[in-house]
Amino acid sequence: MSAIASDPAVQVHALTKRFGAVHAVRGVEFSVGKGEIFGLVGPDGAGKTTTMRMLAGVLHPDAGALLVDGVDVVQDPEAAKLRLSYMPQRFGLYEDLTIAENIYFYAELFGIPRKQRLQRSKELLDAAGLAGFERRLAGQLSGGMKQKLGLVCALIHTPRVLLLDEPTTGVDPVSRRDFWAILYNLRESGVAILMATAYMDEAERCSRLALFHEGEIRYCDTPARLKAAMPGALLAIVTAQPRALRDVLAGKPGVLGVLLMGDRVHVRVDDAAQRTPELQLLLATREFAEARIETADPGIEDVFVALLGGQGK
Ligand SMILES: Nc1ncnc2c1ncn2[C@@H]1O[C@H](COP(=O)(O)OP(=O)(O)OP(=O)(O)O)[C@@H](O)[C@H]1O
Repeated sequence: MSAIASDPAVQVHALTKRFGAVHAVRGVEFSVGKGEIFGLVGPDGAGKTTTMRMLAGVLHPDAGALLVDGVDVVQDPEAAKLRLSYMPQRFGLYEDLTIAENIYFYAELFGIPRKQRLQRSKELLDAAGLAGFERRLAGQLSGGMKQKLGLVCALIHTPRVLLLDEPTTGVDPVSRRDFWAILYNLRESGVAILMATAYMDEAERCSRLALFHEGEIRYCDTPARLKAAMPGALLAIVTAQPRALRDVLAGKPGVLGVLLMGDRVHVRVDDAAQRTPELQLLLATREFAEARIETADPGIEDVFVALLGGQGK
């Protein structure tokens, strides 16, 4: 497990948080390097948001230490907040203010001088594809534009650490592309980015991923190394009846896991050479004579489900 970064901007040690009987975060350890995009993935309720809220200094941990750019978040939250920016799932935009007014509000909050604010907001609005819309009310923006405005506001004070909680959920592909272009630029300039995401294509783009489950990080590594760690081999079966096929395959000898991927069924088997002819026979004798078996490269979703023992979805 590679949970330690060489030049860390974020360090988290033995982080723990309970809500009554719910152990939301237990003993979480990781660090994020400057210029890294660190992905937090895992099922709903796994502890990703709670971890981010503690890092942002808006939730007090029960135990553990959090350092942002060397500053202790618990001991000195005000100093830490100047170094980071947190974009929660519902970012606080003022819907009855315009784009320009929202940016002005966040710039004032962080005491950004006017000249710097104007220059920075111009750069960010250009990058976000929002230039020309400055006078539009935030409440009248599309979902994707709102998320990009949230990012612009979060970046107005040039943070060293950016915390993003599912920032592109419900965002159209074009806006997501703008969003990622901004993230790549930030990475180039050495910003450490932590991002919780439910999109596996986004997870693939992260430098490293932490797989959360039941309040713990179960695995932490680069997407490539996580894929290499996936037990078994992957086959893809193309069929007109993927759901029916999934039900037939589950629990068959040598089948370690079955995952629906659109019109394909991803089947993880212990031994591809042995199981492919067996599966071919099975398909031919059941109502799946038209189905085709191919070898497949695992995606992060396959890895995720395999490593979390099928409890990941
Ligand atoms: N303020 C709270 N009070 C009580 N329980 C909470 C609170 N915040 C989170 N929890 C619980 O802590 C656990 C972890 O939640 P958390 O929101 O961190 O998960 P998550 O991985 O971010 O999932 P999601 O993607 O659904 O937000 C869940 O069981 C959740 O119900």
